[in-house]
Amino acid sequence: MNCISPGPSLALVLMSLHGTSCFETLAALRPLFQHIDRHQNEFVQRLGEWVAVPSDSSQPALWGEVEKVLRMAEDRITAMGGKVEFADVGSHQLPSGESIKRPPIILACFEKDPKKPTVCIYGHVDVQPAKKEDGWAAEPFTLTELNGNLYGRGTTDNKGPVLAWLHAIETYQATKQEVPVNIKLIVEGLEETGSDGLEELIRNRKDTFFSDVDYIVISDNVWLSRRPALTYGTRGSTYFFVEVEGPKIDLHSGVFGGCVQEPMSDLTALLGDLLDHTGNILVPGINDSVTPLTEEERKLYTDLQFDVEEMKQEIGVQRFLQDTKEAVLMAQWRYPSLSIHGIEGAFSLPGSKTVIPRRVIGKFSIRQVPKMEPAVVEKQVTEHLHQMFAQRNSPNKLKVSTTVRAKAWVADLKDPQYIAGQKAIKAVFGVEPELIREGSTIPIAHSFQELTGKSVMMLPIGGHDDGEHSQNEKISRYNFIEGTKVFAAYFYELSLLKQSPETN
Ligand SMILES: CC(C)C[C@H](NC(=O)CN)C(=O)O
Repeated sequence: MNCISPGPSLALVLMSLHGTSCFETLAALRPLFQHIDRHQNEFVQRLGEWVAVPSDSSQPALWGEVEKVLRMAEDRITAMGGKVEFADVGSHQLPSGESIKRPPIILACFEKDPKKPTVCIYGHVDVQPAKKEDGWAAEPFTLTELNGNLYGRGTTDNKGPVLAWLHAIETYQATKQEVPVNIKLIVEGLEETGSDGLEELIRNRKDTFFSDVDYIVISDNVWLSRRPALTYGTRGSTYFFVEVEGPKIDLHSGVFGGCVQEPMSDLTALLGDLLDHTGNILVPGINDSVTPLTEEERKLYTDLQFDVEEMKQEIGVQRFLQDTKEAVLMAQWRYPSLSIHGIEGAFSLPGSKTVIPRRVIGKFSIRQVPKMEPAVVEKQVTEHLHQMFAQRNSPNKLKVSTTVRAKAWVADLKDPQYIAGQKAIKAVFGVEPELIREGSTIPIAHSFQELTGKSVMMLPIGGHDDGEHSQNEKISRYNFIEGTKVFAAYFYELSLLKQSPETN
């Protein structure tokens, strides 16, 4: 499995790409890779310490835990000689009206050599909620190693990759090799709830922190198959709350059932008006700005190693809404989708309470693709819901609000940063990466590109079956450790890129 030594064909590729011989590359990388192999238990132990902190950002009550992991990251960065600023990103207003401070964002840098290119690494240390009762085989906040996999909330999304970056820097220092690029880091604690405050921070620091940055790299996603990948696109997201409010108290359904217009009936009807049984979004105009598929784009999908049958088995479904691999991937990456996530206020415990809830909030989100504007999506959906509600002639009150509002991101594949990513992957795994897109959202990717004008690339190290956001989230020890090598090799390959895209 471990492909540290590249074969003869890689030697030729490396020589032809930037004139550095395979032997020089190997000589530079071998001590780093050996160090990473020897210290892997330490690296895994650190991941365990980070996973043990329940930094679930969906609950403001746990933002102290988010800050705790940010402090752990600070300790690692300062131990390596980096400078850390905790940037204040303002406050958040709770539904009660109370205002609480958002977790700060780490802006870090290391000593700068003006001759070297500068890369800014982005990652997050907050996680999705997790409870053992949700169906986890072991405690989600206790790192559990089984059959080569490291299970625990945040192992792949995104504590593992953030630590792998820090371990790659540490490896250069420990082996007394100069880090070949200047490094900056942005580590946040609110990614899972939409990165509130980060966009404004980028805007404010565009001409200071970002002014000397050449490349921005993100490792917050996973491969598509067993083959390593580079990611060139993510979907955006707008998250909706649909509130229906009726009586002033919850009611007995035996007494009032039949004479009261129930908020829950209004809400379920509205949610039913969003999608048809084929997954088609029923909101008028929603597909208007989806770009038509070109023949050239269609071809990109045919070579991808995505095993539809295996994926169906992994997630336990009999069939997908689409029939072919290409159509499934397009549905995930290049078309919008709508998912209904939950209903707040509805009776959800086991047993049979005969209640009519007085107020319920439906929650759903729309994944947007390039050219779809969150503000337009918000307007289209809000108008549709109000129209459907008006047809019901209900005496209840309807309120629609949104959060997240993140745009989709697509990179230019001619960006030379992709050559560095490709060569780093080849140096570690001995294969070319697949070029993939992602159905999920890294809210800040588009803002990085738009506001700073810098090159942005995604270099995932997580496996296709890591189960981000799901029960039993994991990263394999193999991916965690080989991924650390990929990051170390990426610094090296980045330093060899000529600065002008034409010359690469
Ligand atoms: C805005 C969302 C909550 C962001 C979230 N991002 C990731 O999972 C990235 N690994 C998503 O649901 O896509």
